[in-house]
Amino acid sequence: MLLPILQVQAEDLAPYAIVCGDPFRAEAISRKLEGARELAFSREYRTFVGTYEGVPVAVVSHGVGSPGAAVCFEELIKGGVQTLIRVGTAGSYSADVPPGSLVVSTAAVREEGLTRQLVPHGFPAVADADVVRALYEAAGETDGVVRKGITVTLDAFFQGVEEFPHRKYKQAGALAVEMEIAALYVIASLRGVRAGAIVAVDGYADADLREVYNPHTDAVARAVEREIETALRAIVKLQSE
Ligand SMILES: O=P(O)(O)O[C@H]1O[C@H](CO)[C@@H](O)[C@H]1O
Ligand SMILES: O=c1cc[nH]c(=O)[nH]1
Repeated sequence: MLLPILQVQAEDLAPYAIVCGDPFRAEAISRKLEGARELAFSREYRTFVGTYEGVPVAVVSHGVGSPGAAVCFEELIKGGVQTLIRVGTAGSYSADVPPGSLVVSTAAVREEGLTRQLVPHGFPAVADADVVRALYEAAGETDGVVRKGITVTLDAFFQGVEEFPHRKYKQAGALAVEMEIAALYVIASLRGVRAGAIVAVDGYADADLREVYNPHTDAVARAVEREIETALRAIVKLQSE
């Protein structure tokens, strides 16, 4: 079965998928796999498969923003993927979670438009508990700060004239903000598969991103490397359970 948007044959996929926004990050992740091969590069969706410590894994980029990412998640699940782990970047809400830290997302605030068109207002966007545990354990085996908690998913990246809701979510205890996790968690719940996410902090959410956003620092590169290793090790842990 050809997945029409990813342009991948479902039979070529794997039960585990690591998903990330950036097609070049997908390629970097694929370099950690044994026997990696690129299946397709269609729109923003770049798909690789290979094995990690003997476990078959797909790596797929989903682009920026929930609507486009949702298409990717839906097609992967239709293609037989059972566990999806997002490896992303995020802005921090707290000096306790400085740039270079990792955050394992236990649940996501649905501050985007996509999931409102899928489920009622009160439906939660929650990670799978086993995936969270495996990610948090695996991250704890690497060097550096790791936290777990609630993240916020927004549609807008650069601010307009409306206030971003950062202050209230920070006060409520959220740790970081990004743009796709709520879509991933809601779609995984709807389709009965497991999902989790880990993000590398690249700055502070309440900064003026038009002025200061720079995800291309050494600290962020090290954190991304660490979260990639974490996701791969988490998959091995989940597979051995
Ligand atoms: O690094 P990725 O996975 O793309 O994640 C974050 O970075 C992008 C914004 O620059 C958004 O996709 C956001 O969710
Ligand atoms: O959505 C995002 C992603 C990375 N960094 C941010 O500040 N926001």
